[in-house]
Amino acid sequence: MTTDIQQPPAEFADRVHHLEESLHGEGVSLRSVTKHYGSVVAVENITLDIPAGSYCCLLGPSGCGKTTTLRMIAGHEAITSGDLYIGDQRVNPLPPAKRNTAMVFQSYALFPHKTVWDNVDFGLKMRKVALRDRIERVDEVLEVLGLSHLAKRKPSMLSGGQQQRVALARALVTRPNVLLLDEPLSALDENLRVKTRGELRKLQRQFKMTFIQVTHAQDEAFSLSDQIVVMDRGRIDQVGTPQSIFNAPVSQFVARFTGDNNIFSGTVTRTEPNTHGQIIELEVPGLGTLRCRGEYAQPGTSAACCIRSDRMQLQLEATPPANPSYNSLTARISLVEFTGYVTRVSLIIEATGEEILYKTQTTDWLTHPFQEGQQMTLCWSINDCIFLSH
Ligand SMILES: Nc1ncnc2c1ncn2[C@@H]1O[C@H](COP(=O)(O)OP(=O)(O)OP(=O)(O)O)[C@@H](O)[C@H]1O
Repeated sequence: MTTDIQQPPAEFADRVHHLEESLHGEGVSLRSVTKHYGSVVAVENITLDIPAGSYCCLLGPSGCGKTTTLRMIAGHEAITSGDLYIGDQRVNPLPPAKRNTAMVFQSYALFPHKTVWDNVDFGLKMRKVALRDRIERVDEVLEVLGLSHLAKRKPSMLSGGQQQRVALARALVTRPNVLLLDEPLSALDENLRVKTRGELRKLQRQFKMTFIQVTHAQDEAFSLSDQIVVMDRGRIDQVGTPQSIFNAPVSQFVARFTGDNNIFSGTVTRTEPNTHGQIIELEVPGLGTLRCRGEYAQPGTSAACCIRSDRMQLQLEATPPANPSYNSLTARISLVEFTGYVTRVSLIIEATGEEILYKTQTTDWLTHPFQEGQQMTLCWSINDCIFLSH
């Protein structure tokens, strides 16, 4: 029996190519941007460069100023002070329609009484684009996003994922230089969220547009971004690639928000150079001396260090081995949780009463399982232990 492998029709490839040609990303720069709502400081003195053609996620908890930042870029909120550039152009005085950005909203904001085709057409009609061009552009974007067969349906006759794609089509059809996405995946269930996340990333790579997305979900930011901007109380705490933020958080807030890090607060007692930079000693109440790597820190200052829960070793030893390259402490297992690929083990440090988390692959755990209630030693290399200045 032979199987016909269906090639996409040549017209489809032409349309994709045509759309690729008509889209391009611009960089976005914020210079000392501040936003006040009366006495509320929503965004405080933000300076940020988002490269053209990159995927940037603004990540942070509720109320940290992510949406306000996105809305200022779109022009839906006036800036209290500072400057905003899209490409080389200072856009502070420009209304949203003149900025060549498009927004995808959390709720999709589709018109319920209009068909998919009319929803996608709406922005072009408002811009008074000629009918012939509108037909061509709407058909093109619907086809590229796999929505042509749904063109005559109303939004209520679509799944959540399809509605999301219509919202994207409606934004892309206007050929923006910057696409702004406000929690675009939050209305989808977990499986669809992961699938749609991959589609968004592919789309951004294919069309090399600038995507700026607001999210409070760390996994979403890690999987999508070229650049993550971690925000806390109206300010930027850290900007970097997902890998740099995951491996080297600069603050307790980032360490807590972006991963299962164990954090220890204390006082700096000593700083000495080694091959990896500086080794900093912290005196941690109840635990004694912990050593970590970081920049120079002044003895006497309050600071902290963190260790990722998957970078520790768990051993059944009453007395921690003395090794100057490792930190160690003793703790008792309080809970073992099987979560699939990973097993999470919570332990209580008896000296302080604090909880500490250890994570390991389930296959490794099953070769050496320990029991709740057992007294253990946790060790970790000082090179994996990160200094946090604030
Ligand atoms: N129109 C407004 N009037 C007054 N205060 C506002 C207004 N919009 C936002 N704020 C305040 O500004 C701060 C930042 O809000 P923003 O919506 O930007 O945060 P967010 O990080 O996007 O939060 P969320 O994830 O909950 O949307 C919050 O303290 C919020 O209450």
